[in-house]
Amino acid sequence: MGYNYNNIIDVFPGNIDNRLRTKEEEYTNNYSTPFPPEVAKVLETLIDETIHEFEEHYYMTTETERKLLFQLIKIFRCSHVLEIGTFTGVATIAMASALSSCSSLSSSGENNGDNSSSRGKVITLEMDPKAMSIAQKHAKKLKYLNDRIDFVLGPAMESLVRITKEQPNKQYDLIFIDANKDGYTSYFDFIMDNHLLSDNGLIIADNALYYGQVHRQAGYDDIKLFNSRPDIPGHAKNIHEFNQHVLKDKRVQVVILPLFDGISIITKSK
Ligand SMILES: C[S@@+](CC[C@H](N)C(=O)[O-])C[C@H]1O[C@@H](n2cnc3c(N)ncnc32)[C@H](O)[C@@H]1O
Repeated sequence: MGYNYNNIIDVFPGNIDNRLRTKEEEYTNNYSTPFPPEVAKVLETLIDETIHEFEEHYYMTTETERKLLFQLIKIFRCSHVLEIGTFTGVATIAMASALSSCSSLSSSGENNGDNSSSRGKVITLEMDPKAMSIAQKHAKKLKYLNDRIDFVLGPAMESLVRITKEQPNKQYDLIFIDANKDGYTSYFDFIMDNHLLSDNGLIIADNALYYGQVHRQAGYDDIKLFNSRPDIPGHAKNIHEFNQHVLKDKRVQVVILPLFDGISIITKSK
């Protein structure tokens, strides 16, 4: 995609914390398979608009992270995807475009409790109407995505409770948690307690290292690499508690990878 990575520190302030490894990411973006051209085109204009409209444009997942989500959906033949935290929809569109050539059944092979089970779908939750309307506007440009994304506006926990009541047997093959660092543990508990994850499904939790500040929470005070960004009060602590909480939960197994801002990959214990 057409970015000048020499200016990326200006474009992505998160980079000062090594959240984004500029040169490495430029390389991984360029040497990872491009998105289908029509998807890449939509993403490019969407990213430009997001940078223009939002000071917090660094909320966006990076290109390589989106490609990872795309690839995971292909590898695990995911049909039913839940995203908590749409923002302007760059990951939503990347994930939905991976579904379009996906298998017609969920990975568990079961009817997933809704009439669209023969088609893949991303349900994405967001509370900011401006971000969501930008996401919708760009997703509409690709006709084949129209019936593959359900945008749900409102506080994520309320939306989760409502959609679970509406479709009590529905399970998801991939759940991307990327909103509200104070809410990760509640989202995770709700997902597990209500059996929202299909047997071979994955939960991907973003920002598992929270700008490197979870290290401090765990007592690694000597780490100097990630120390330039002040903590948003409580976020690093909450993410560290979430990581501890998941590790202790016998229903799941987890691996945290030091990629991007840290991603946690959680599956049901086998
Ligand atoms: C890091 S951004 C998501 C990035 C997005 N997944 C992407 O790939 O670009 C987090 C989003 O979560 C939203 N958010 C924060 N708290 C929320 C809540 N309680 N319910 C729903 N959305 C929330 C924010 O408005 C923000 O757009």
